[in-house]
Amino acid sequence: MAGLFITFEGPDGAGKTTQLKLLAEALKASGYDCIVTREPGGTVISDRIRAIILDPEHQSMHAPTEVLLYAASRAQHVLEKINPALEQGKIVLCDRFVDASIAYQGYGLEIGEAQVRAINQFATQGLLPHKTFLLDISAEEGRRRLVERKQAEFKQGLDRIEQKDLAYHERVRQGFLQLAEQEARISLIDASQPVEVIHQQILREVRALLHVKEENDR
Ligand SMILES: Nc1ncnc2c1ncn2[C@@H]1O[C@H](COP(=O)(O)OP(=O)(O)O)[C@@H](O)[C@H]1O
Ligand SMILES: Cc1cn([C@H]2C[C@H](O)[C@@H](COP(=O)(O)OP(=O)(O)O)O2)c(=O)[nH]c1=O
Repeated sequence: MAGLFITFEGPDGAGKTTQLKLLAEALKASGYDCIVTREPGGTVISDRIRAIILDPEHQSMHAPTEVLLYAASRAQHVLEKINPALEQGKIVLCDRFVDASIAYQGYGLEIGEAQVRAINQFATQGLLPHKTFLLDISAEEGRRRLVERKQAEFKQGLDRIEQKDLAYHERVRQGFLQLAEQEARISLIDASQPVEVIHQQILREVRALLHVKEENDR
């Protein structure tokens, strides 16, 4: 039985990590075998690439380098972790995937969607999520929440991507909204709603998906 691949996308601070945890807890409580992972990262090699990408000292990193590093980190993640889990029939919940590269590098850095898609097609061998929840929030509110979270975690400073100006983050948001219009697998969610309201909306959709999948697997 093949598994189910679900991703969370949206601007920094939209609430992806919060929702991912709540969904994982709900699914595990219902007896589902699910794993939680994130990009860039998810494996030792991918995490080392992540550190290079996000290092605030790497201000001279060029756009093609950045897009290829995200793709390299993703290739390792897909082959080492995501594909094997899906083959074992697990539910894979992932914080960001290819859509993030299209929004951040394609739209944010203005590399263009087609190039980013082509590079990622090679990196993932065409793997796409079955369902993507796009948590939409304004760049300003996302930034506010991010700073709040960092304070709560006693962390200082923003990473190299977070440090980019609000105009960049607004282009990223518009990129995500464009993707949501193009792709039926993407559910657009108003992330300014309370945490529990968003969680129930996501849980309803995932339960419906699981129901269809279980009928088909019979
Ligand atoms: N719906 C929400 N309303 C208000 N605050 C939220 C909401 N969801 C998350 N937060 C808070 O915003 C901050 C960023 O949330 P997080 O889940 O870490 O976002 P992301 O993973 O998208 O960067 C955290 O401090 C979190 O508690
Ligand atoms: C996966 C991915 C992330 N990113 C960016 C988005 C984030 O700013 C950063 C990852 O940081 P992370 O701390 O994981 O995000 P968050 O703060 O939302 O939890 O990398 C890209 O630019 N392209 C990509 O393909």
